[in-house]
Amino acid sequence: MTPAHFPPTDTPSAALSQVTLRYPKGPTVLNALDWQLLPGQVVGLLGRNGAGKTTLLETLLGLREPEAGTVTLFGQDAQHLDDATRARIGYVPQESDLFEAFTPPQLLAYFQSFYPRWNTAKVEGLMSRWAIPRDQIIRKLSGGQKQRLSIIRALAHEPDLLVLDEPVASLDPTGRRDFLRELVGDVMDRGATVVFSTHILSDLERVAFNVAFLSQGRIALQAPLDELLDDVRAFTGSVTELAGLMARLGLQPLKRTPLEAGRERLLARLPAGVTLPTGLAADRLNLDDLFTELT
Ligand SMILES: Nc1ncnc2c1ncn2[C@@H]1O[C@H](COP(=O)(O)OP(=O)(O)OP(=O)(O)O)[C@@H](O)[C@H]1O
Repeated sequence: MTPAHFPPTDTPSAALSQVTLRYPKGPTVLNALDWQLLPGQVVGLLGRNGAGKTTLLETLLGLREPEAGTVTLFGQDAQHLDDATRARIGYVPQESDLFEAFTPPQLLAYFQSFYPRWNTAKVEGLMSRWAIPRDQIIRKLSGGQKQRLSIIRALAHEPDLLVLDEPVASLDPTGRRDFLRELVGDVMDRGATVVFSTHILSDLERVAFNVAFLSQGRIALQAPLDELLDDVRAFTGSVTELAGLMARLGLQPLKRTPLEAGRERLLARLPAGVTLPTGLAADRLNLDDLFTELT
C-alpha cells in the first residue's frame, strides 16, 4: 500500500552504519551493526531478553553514543539534531518517564507546548477510548493506563519516526488490539516509520509488515513477515548435498546446525519457483520457530 501524504524521499528515517556499543565493564551489545528504517515501514524488533533491543533503540535515538559507527535520523547526526528534526521523532520508553505529580491533561498540555504539530482530536479520542482518568495524578494510574498515556503522548505530535520499546507489555488484549490498529492507521495515513520491540509474537502477526531479528549484536535478518513465512525453509540433509544445493541456487544460509553422521540442518530463504531435488526435506517455519532459530 502506498502512503497517502508522504513526500517522496530516499532519505532513511533512521540509518545505523557499523555501530558498535559496549557498556563499561560490560558486554559488547551492538557489534558493527547496520540497519535502515525507511519511510512508511512498520518494523517489529525481535530479540531474546538481554539481546540489546533497548540499547539499540536508545542508540538509534541518539540517547547513547556508540563507540564506533554512525547513526543518522532523517539524514542528520543523531547526536546533533536540530529542533525541527527532533520534533519529528516520538519515543515510548520501556520504563514510564511521565511526570508522576501531573494529571494526564496537565502532562499533555506541557508536552504540547514543545511541538509545532499536535493532533488534539486524536488525543481526545484516545483519552476517551482508553478511559484514562483525567483528574487522577499519574502516580495513581495503573501500569497499563500509564503505558497508554505514554503512547498517546507519543502519537499526539504525529511523529514521522515513532520508536516504542515494548509498548504493549502491560496492555490487556483489547488495549493491544486498539493500540496496534491506531499505529497502523497512523503509518498508512502519513507514511511514518514505526519501530517497536516486543515479545508478543501474535501481535507482530497482526501488524508488523517487517520483522527485524537482533542477534549477537547485529540485525541478523529484516524482511516483510509474510515473505519470511513463505520463503524461509529448514533443510535437512548431508553437509555435502546441502553445500551443493546452496551453491547451485546461490543461497546464503541464515543458520547451520550440525547433526550426527555428516548431516546438518540449514536455514535459508528459498526463492519462489525453485524445484528441489526429490527426497530433500525443506520445512516451512512459523513465527515462533523463526524467533527461536534467528535470535
Ligand atoms: N546501563 C547498563 N550498564 C551495563 N550493562 C547494561 C546496561 N544496560 C543494559 N546492559 C546490558 O546490556 C545487554 C543488553 O541489554 P538491553 O536492555 O539492551 O537488552 P534487551 O534486549 O532490551 O532486553 P529485554 O528484552 O530483557 O528488555 C544486557 O546484557 C544488559 O545486562
